[in-house]
Amino acid sequence: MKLLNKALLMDDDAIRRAITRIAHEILEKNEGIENLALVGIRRRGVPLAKRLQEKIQEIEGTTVPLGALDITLYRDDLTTLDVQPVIHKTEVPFSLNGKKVVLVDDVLYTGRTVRAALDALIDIGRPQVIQLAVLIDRGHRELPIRADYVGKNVPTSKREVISVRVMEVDGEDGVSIQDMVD
Ligand SMILES: O=P(O)(O)OC[C@H]1O[C@H](OP(=O)(O)OP(=O)(O)O)[C@H](O)[C@@H]1O
Ligand SMILES: O=c1cc[nH]c(=O)[nH]1
Repeated sequence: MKLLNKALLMDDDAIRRAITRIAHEILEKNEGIENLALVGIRRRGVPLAKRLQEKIQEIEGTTVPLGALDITLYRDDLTTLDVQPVIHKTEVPFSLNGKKVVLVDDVLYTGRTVRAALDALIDIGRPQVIQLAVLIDRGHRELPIRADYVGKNVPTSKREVISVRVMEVDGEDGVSIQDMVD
């Protein structure tokens, strides 16, 4: 199976503007930064959460806590994976109790990653509320999960793949849609 690039959906400017808008939406919905915390899902959710933290700092003059979640051990397909999963670190260096946590990921598709992230979070503490921010919502949910903040809604077919690239992981910023071909 090969992936063929079909179209560029977002360039670096579009990603930057989406992050700026989402930062404002988070502040509006939560009426400021009180008890707010950001938790990125590894891998690309983490740099996106960091960018939101920086933007919120720019707007409000205060740094909100930032954490990183590895959901590998919480995946619902863990027992069926062919290869030994690589476990990265979960780093949430603050108490989640009573926090308004904004989970951050790059793509929302079936919702299974977010389901796993909710389990992982709730094992660490008891947030007051958990919200979800994603750069791309491509539809095809298999669980009753929705995002509170969306960079871009992209209607897709299941034969398509969304590729999100971020500078911190991939050396460039961009979002493309690709076709799966046999
Ligand atoms: O809603 P879902 O169906 O769970 O899909 C969304 C997830 O899929 C991707 O991760 P992937 O498992 O491809 O790993 P990667 O981020 O390391 O590429 C993406 O980063 C999301 O976390
Ligand atoms: O198309 C998709 C689906 C899940 N995760 C991605 O990164 N892209």
